[in-house]
Amino acid sequence: MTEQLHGIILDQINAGVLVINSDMEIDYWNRFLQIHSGRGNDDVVGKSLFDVFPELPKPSLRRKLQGVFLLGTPTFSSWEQRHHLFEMPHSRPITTASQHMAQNCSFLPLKDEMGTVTQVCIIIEDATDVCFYQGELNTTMSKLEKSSRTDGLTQISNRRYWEERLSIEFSRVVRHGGHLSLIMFDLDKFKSINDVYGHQAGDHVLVETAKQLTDALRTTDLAGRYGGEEFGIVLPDTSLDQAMVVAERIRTRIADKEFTFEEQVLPVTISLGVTQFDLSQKNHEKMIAQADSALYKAKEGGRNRSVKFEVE
Ligand SMILES: Nc1nc2c(ncn2[C@@H]2O[C@H](COP(=O)(O)OP(=O)(O)OP(=O)(O)O)[C@@H](O)[C@H]2O)c(=O)[nH]1
Repeated sequence: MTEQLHGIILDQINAGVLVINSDMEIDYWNRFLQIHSGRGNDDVVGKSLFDVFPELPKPSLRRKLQGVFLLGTPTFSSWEQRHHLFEMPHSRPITTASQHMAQNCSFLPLKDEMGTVTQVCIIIEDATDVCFYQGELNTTMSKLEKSSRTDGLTQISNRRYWEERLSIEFSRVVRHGGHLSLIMFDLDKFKSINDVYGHQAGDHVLVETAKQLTDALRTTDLAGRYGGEEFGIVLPDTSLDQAMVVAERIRTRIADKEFTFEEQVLPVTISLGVTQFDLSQKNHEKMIAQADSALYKAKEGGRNRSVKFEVE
């Protein structure tokens, strides 16, 4: 009765069950494996595990199994460590990265009356769904993470993330020394672009300006949209003179570019304020305030220019 019951359960269970002896030969396998592996009973029972399943990682799996025989303690292998051990197609109506079934495998010692491990039972669970949904979750999380630090219009860093990065760079130079510069810039007479050509034309200018930045800067520099038509650029390992060169490069790039919207040429220039880290600054906000004050001077001086911050 009990043996019959075991047989029924083992054949109905939605997991693979494989029993091997200490010679690594297969003593038993259940219906799940017969169906999923596509192999016949005669080709499996009594045969070597590694001959029947040549895809198995022989040296490491042999060590794992020998450990169970020797120590008598169970061990596991998860799909997160290794996607699968046994190459079997999955039967899920979903598209997954792998055509094979993701698996969680348990290796359980079977002992005789003396407590000696005579066989190891391997239980193979189909983890394809979990693996698929975990993948979906990871993709969604990284999309969310990216969108939480991106400005919706210009697709460059938003103010929160940009300022966070500036404050990290600020702490880094406080601790380790070195250079750090900051450029703040603002589009000139942007209100009149909106007023004359329309808000959509204004948005187009903001998007194009951000693209110019992405193309002009090093990957270690970080541009962000600070406010409406104000942008900031963090320049790690950059002196004030070097930052002025960058500022001028961006200024001329924008001034020379022809911004068009619905076949109209838009007059676009920017004014820039530049400062660098020094020990008198208490925090990164002080750097922003200094760059902003230089930016104000650039506006006062006639716009379309870069101005260095200088202590008065
Ligand atoms: N189209 C568009 N306009 C914006 C956006 N954010 C801010 N603005 C506009 O930018 C304009 C900024 O105007 P001001 O602060 O007067 O500055 P300005 O006209 O650029 O003048 P100066 O900075 O002195 O050269 C305002 O009209 C805002 O409405 C945006 O996302 N899209």
